[in-house]
Amino acid sequence: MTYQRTMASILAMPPNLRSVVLRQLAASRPVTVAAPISSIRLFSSTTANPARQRPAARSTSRSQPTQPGKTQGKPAEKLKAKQHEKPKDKQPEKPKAKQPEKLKAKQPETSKDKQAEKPKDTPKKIKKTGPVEKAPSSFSFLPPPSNDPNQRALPAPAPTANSLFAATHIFTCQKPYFMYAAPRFLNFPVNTHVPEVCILGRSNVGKSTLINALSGAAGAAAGRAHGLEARRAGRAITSAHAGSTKTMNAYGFGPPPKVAPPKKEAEPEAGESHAIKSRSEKREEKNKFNKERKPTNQLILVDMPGYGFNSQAEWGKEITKYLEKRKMLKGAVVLIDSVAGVKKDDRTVLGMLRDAGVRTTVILTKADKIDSMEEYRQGTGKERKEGSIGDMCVKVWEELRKIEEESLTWVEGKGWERELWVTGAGDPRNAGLGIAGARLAIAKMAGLVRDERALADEEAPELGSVVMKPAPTVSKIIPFDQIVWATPHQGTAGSKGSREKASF
Ligand SMILES: Nc1nc2c(ncn2[C@@H]2O[C@H](COP(=O)(O)OP(=O)(O)OP(=O)(O)O)[C@@H](O)[C@H]2O)c(=O)[nH]1
Ligand SMILES: [Mg+2]
Repeated sequence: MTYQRTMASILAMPPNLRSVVLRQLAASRPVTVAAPISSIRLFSSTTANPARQRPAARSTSRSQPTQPGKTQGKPAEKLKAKQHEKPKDKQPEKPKAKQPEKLKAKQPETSKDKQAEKPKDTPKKIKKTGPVEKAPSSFSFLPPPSNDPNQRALPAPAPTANSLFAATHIFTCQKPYFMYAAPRFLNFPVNTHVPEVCILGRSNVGKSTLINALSGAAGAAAGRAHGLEARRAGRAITSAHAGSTKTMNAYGFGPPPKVAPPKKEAEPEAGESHAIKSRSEKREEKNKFNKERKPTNQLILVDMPGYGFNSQAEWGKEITKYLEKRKMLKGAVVLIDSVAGVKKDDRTVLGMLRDAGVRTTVILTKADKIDSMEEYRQGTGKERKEGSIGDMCVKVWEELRKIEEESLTWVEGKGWERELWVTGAGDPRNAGLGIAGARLAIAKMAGLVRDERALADEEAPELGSVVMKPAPTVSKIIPFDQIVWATPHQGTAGSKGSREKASF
């Protein structure tokens, strides 16, 4: 109130006196008096003036009227302090602490330390692993002559590079193709052109692993193919548990064979009434032809479910049908475990092959579980329990000779191959032990590759020929190149009720 009264009295003064009084007041009380006056002037005089930019000044003057020195001094001090701090604290830190350390630490590491590390590490690695022994890619044994007193298995002469190369090319020129899985014989698609070889053996003997190794999968990878990824890559699924393969799975190898386009049947001449076919006959013929698809590969391998432990009850029936009726079956590969040897189930299956007249080759698997490579080659390596791999071969020949006694056609060198092939398909240390040899054995049986070795008592089949199994009716040689795609299927697969009797 006093303030308003003084102001009113000042305003009532004459203008000359008023200005003098105001100057004196301003000199004596600079802040407390001047501030309210300026504010009054501002609010009264401004209409559209953007004087709101100044409330900070007003607020400071109003809120801290009693400490003018502090309000003015503080920001100034802070600014000064900040300006001085920055250059002092940061600039000297960079060159001293960070940059030189990094440079010193990095540059010499890349150039000098790495060079210095190499010679230190390499000898350590060599010491740990030792020199890697190269596994023989082909490894097989032949029976001794009957007059040999020792009766020891003879290491077979190595196949020629040409034959090994030709066989390897079929299996590795392109990735394998998983064609189909047939739970029963009736599920097999018709095949009248592509040679087929089936892989038989007890559960867990290494059938699927061998198929993978044939296509070029290295050691551990061949024995550890699981899931969809393996399936997409055309690999056979493997497992350490017996009974993993439950259907008859077909894998295609090599490029599609060159086959002639289907030939059109000659038009029946006028007057030849017997040449005219009914509609139903024509439809049936057409269906028969359509059943067979164009071949996708040069060779088909059929991975069979294992027999013995954990095998399927239906196995015997379906496999017997396949062995007896499959038209393009050129042979069977029976796998026998190098350590376990020939078991009762193996004898039964060899008997089935004999009865069906299917050409048979025996391959010993898991040979890496027996002794060293050098002893393998010599046939003298001692197996953990029973003997060397050579001794195992002798036992296998004895078994085969017993089984052949009941047959006239399925005999040594004709029904079954004398040469026993040794492999270690799933060996993680020596990938590919005997695999090239196994490829040759299979391709030879399929009639796709000629074995160029001059085996004393066995005639090598001609290149590109297919030796038909010694079945009672068919026993002729059909050159593969002469196989004509258009040949209509002769079986009775299409007719109702007779499918069981049909050969595909
Ligand atoms: N060390 C070694 N292990 C092998 C070899 N071959 C296969 N194996 C292993 O034996 C196990 C069985 O292999 P598979 O190929 O699945 O056997 P399979 O005969 O197909 O078995 P089923 O499908 O059950 O009939 C896997 O764990 C493989 O890694 C081999 O040559 N050496
Ligand atoms: Mg299997």
